[in-house]
Amino acid sequence: MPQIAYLGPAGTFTEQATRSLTGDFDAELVPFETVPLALTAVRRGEVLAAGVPVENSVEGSVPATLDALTTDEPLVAVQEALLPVQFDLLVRPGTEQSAIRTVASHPHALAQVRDWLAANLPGAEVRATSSTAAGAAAVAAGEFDAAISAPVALEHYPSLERLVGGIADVRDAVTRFLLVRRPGKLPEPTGADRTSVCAVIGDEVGSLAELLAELSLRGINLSRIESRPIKDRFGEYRFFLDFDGHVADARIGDALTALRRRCSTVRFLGSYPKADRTPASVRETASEQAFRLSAQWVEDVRAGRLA
Ligand SMILES: O=C(O)C(=O)C[C@]1(C(=O)O)C=C[C@@H](O)C=C1
Repeated sequence: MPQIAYLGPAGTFTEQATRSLTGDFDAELVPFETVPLALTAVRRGEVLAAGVPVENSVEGSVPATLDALTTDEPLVAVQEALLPVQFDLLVRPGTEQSAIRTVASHPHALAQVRDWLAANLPGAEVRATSSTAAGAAAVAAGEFDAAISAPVALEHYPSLERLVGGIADVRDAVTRFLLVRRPGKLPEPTGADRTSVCAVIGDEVGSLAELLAELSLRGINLSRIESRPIKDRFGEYRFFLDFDGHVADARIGDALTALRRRCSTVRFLGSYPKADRTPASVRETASEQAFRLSAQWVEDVRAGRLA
């Protein structure tokens, strides 16, 4: 049975997302303390793939994931999941809200309940843990008074109880997760795909605008752009781009060819079906047929078949 890594311990949102991403095949889920450690296990071939959080609708991208995807050997995303995110306040039985002095969770989770904490636990010290479930485990071990956890955590820490449920500063918050593995056969195009790349461009006038123009000229919808510093060169950045379409689509292949020419580095991070399955809208001039016919025309011109 294939082993799949996730940000553990058991009871994280990432575990829940990874279960849904691997729902159609038998897999053994293996917890890792951090996303980089989970991705290292994939690179070493110790596990087949890893489920990782990439961005949240409230708090934005998960920097640890973005950075770990661009250092070391390439990995590619093959599936995407969206998970609604609301939190529980877990405590040891008998703990009253007024007695909570410390509350622990993953920094991304704490950022999503900042207002709730200010209003409901104003005096409590906030402590960062490696995941929401690590916070619950620490409360069970008596290290902190309360944890902001995923609702599924309660199944794994039965010695705790839910003091408050449905906590969220933003009601319909969602987190996006990817299943990543070592490069190999790509998922088949479905017509509702996303492609992710990471590009490094020169610090020159217009270089980012020109890179983005390569997408817009081909009618490609950019769904996310994010920059992360190149850590050892102050002032230089990597750009993470997500756009509609699959590398097998003519317009995407054409755009990637242009990006590869323009950028000092382009790392392909995968073409995979979008979680919401909304089909890409493709204008007539960027259709497969338009690309095929125009490429054929150039072939004919080169071969002297046309005047
Ligand atoms: O700690 C967890 O439960 C995680 O899965 C990590 C994580 C994140 O990195 O954003 C995932 C979803 C939530 O947004 C909060 C935390």
